Amino acid sequence: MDSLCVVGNGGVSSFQAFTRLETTNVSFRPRTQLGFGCFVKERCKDGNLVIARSGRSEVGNSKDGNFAVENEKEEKGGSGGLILGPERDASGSVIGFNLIPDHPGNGEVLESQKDATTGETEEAEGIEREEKVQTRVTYTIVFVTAEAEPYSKTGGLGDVCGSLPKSLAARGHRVMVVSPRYLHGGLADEKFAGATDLDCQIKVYCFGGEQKVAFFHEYREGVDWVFVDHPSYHRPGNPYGDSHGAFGDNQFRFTLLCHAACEAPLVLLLGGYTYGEKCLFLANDWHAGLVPVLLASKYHPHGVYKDARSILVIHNLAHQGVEAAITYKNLGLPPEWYGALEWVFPTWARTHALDTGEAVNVLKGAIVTADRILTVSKGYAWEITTVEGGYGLHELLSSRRSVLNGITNGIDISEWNPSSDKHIASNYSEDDLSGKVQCKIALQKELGLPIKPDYPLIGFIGRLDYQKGIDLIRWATPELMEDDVQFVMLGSGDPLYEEWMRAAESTYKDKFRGWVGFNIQISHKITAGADILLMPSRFEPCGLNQLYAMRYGTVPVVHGTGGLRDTVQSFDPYAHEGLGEGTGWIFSPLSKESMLGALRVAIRTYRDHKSSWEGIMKRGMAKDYTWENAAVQYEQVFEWAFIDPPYIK
Ligand SMILES: Nc1ncnc2c1ncn2[C@@H]1O[C@H](COP(=O)(O)OP(=O)(O)O[C@H]2O[C@H](CO)[C@@H](O)[C@H](O)[C@H]2O)[C@@H](O)[C@H]1O
Repeated sequence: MDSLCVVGNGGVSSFQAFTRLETTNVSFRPRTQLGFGCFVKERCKDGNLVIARSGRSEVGNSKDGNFAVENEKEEKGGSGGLILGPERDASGSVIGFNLIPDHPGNGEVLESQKDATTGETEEAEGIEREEKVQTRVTYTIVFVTAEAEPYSKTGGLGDVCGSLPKSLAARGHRVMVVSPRYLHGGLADEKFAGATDLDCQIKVYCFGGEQKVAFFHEYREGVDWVFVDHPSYHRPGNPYGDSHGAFGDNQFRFTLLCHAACEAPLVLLLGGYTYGEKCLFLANDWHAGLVPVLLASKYHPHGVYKDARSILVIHNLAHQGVEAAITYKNLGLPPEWYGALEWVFPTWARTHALDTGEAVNVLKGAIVTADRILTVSKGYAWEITTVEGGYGLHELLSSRRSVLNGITNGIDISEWNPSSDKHIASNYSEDDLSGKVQCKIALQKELGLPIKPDYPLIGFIGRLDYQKGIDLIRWATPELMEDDVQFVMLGSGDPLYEEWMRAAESTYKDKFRGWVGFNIQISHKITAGADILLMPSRFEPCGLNQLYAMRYGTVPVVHGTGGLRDTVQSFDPYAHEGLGEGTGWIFSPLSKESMLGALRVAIRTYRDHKSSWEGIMKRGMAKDYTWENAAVQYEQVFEWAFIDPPYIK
């Protein structure tokens, strides 16, 4: 089974009007000043640990381990504070600590500190209380991911791991994101310029040898961004492959990531403290799937991470990290844990008579060892427990249904906001939509399409992949092009479809444009300039483009699956005494006819029922899909994770 999501990188555009340089705006918040003492575990090279300069300056500490520390509020003259309550094991070593920040709006004084593991409430000493405020539990969170925007992104995983950590940090949690330090030898490498070498090397024992990995670090927007450095991450292409396909050593590269991520909370001094053992690992997709397996098999037997918890976050079940069974010995896991990853393909899926179908499946290993499992929408959480959506793992996932939840992704509104988006020709908002047509005209100009503000402009953005229903678009395009519409596609991936997009552009010169490549700036321009966003995904764990589209007043037409069905509501013109309701159109079944049917209704509404159209746009723009919302739900799942004992002791 193909274990990788391979996306073509920097493909050649068939129209040159666009600028190819991606720009990403990174805004910096004032840094919180913390006063961390020194907590050292002798694991780094030469026994020396370097305290990372993470922008936090020490302003106070006390020997009993409780720290009253100034925060940004004090910088502004406020009276707020932060309590740090280190938690110690029997030997007195700090194994973790909780922060309770003084949030604006939460009142001036902290009330109490609640132990995340036991749920008990302990009084925070030495703090005067003037009024009661809501108790807030904070967690020490370690994201492990193959991509995190703005450093690396090929799809939605990068969006989520680039923005959810910031939201959680803003809510007072201590958050680290561990991902590889990819250097592709191009302009994109500049994204890592702000990350400094922590001068901390560890040895990872896997693949029959000893690998040295180093750590780089940047403290940005309240988050410790940690980059694992190894020569295997330095090569042209994208995180997973290049124009020749997936890299052959991806199992090795992501095994390194997982081992390094498990060590990071123990060995890296960030702001003066390690993260300690009592942390919550969020292992994203198969690339991070060895993390819960390592915690259970390598650390727990030695009493390490006994108070930690792990949550597997599934963004896409179709990619599972499956390799030949013989590779198990390379993973640095104890031999007796083979069963956790063991995977036998059914007879029909075997390639020849002698093929025993034996394999190792990293995602399966994570499913059977993680404390909890999350997916990125409620609908998908159910779908993966069915034969149709479970990709062979439905029975296992069903067996863990009691700890399986779905939380719909949010969107980063500092990045995706039509009223402040720097990539688009004209800013606009729900109250003043006039800029939207300017964005459309600018897009038509830029692409060399006839300037037709009244023509419905349909957009598609995404990986050119079976998942995204790109084959359906291909079959439907000739019929769609008979209508007075324009269609703009941005995507990369399967070379067959990249070629088709180029060909369609020359066939339908006045109506079709296909940008082959990965370009964030163009994705914003299409999201703002299009009237309709088409997403005929075969399955869609959540989908972000429909959320971006709604925020930009671009009406989604989507297949009724997973997160698309959860987030788009079909337009009903008769609801609310004719005022209408709904934010787009959902079609089902997944067929050319039903997709074209939905598109035609959307096009007719756009042309002939302007006020209904505006209602659909505005209802979409008013939807709250911010990360704030999702982060609160994540916190609930974190709480459940610590209420239960570890799944594997
Ligand atoms: N050629 C291109 N140029 C520029 N930008 C491009 C691009 N192609 C894609 N993108 C961007 O990549 C992201 C794609 O996100 P999606 O959620 O739609 O899909 P993806 O399948 O990658 O993610 C998986 O993980 C996410 C996150 O959980 C789930 O929402 C989703 O359902 C699941 O399949 C969007 O930000 C999109 O704009």
